[in-house]
Amino acid sequence: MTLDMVRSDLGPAGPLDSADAMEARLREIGEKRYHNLHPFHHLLHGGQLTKGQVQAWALNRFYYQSSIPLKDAVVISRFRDRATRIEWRHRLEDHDGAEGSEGGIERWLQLTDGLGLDRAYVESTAGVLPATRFAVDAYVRFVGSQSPLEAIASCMTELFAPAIHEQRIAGMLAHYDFINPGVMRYFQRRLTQAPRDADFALAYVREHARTPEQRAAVCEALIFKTDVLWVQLDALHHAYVTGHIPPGAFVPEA
Ligand SMILES: O=C(O)c1cc(C(=O)O)c2c(n1)C(=O)C(=O)c1cc(C(=O)O)[nH]c1-2
Repeated sequence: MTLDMVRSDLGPAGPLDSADAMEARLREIGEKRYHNLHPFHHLLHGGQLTKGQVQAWALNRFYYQSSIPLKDAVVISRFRDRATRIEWRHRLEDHDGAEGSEGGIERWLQLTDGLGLDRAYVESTAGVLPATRFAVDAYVRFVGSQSPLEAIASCMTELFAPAIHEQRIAGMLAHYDFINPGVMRYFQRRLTQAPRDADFALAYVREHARTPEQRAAVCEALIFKTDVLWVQLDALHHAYVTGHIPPGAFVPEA
């Protein structure tokens, strides 16, 4: 990887000679590349999708949700440092829950139940788009194969998540009669969970990326992750808005 890889959508990276310069670059990446900008999200939040299209989104997003604990378990496995493992551990519980307490995956299934999807079908992941599977699996592999610093950096899209969650809660409640506050609890909960996670990751990379090369690697990790998110929406749009559903993928009822 070159230090200042040219990106047509981003300004010149500059020297990345400080944590502040790196943070400014990370925020620019979020501003220009986060999936809040994707047309599929504009349709979703603006009430312009049919119930079947919203079902397709929720079904595919389940694959992302259910892979996050696998990803976080891999991140934990990268650290011999006990303090970092302890800090990261709560993410597993946030998503998986624990005995007697529901987690994010259960809350996501309440959303797919509310949309009328069969739980066993959702959990089987049989109907997800191939591109969803490839993108999400690439994220899990990334945190295992890149440096531990890049593994942590890749979750920093969450810095930009609260704004999109707010838009989604308000937009979907306002526009769809099949959406109610009960099924939006997943996003309500993330409004407090995501900032904690993102703030830890940002502080971590600010402290541990000590050279311009390491700071560039952190920025590249965030770019990779914005691609992971973006490509999932490209695939949803192609399949369910343009209408080219790949063989074997979920087909909404007419
Ligand atoms: O709805 C969204 O737009 C959105 C985005 C992201 C993200 O930015 O990766 C996450 C989530 N939601 C989310 O709910 C979540 O649990 C989550 C975990 C992570 C991660 O990379 O560890 N990202 C995200």
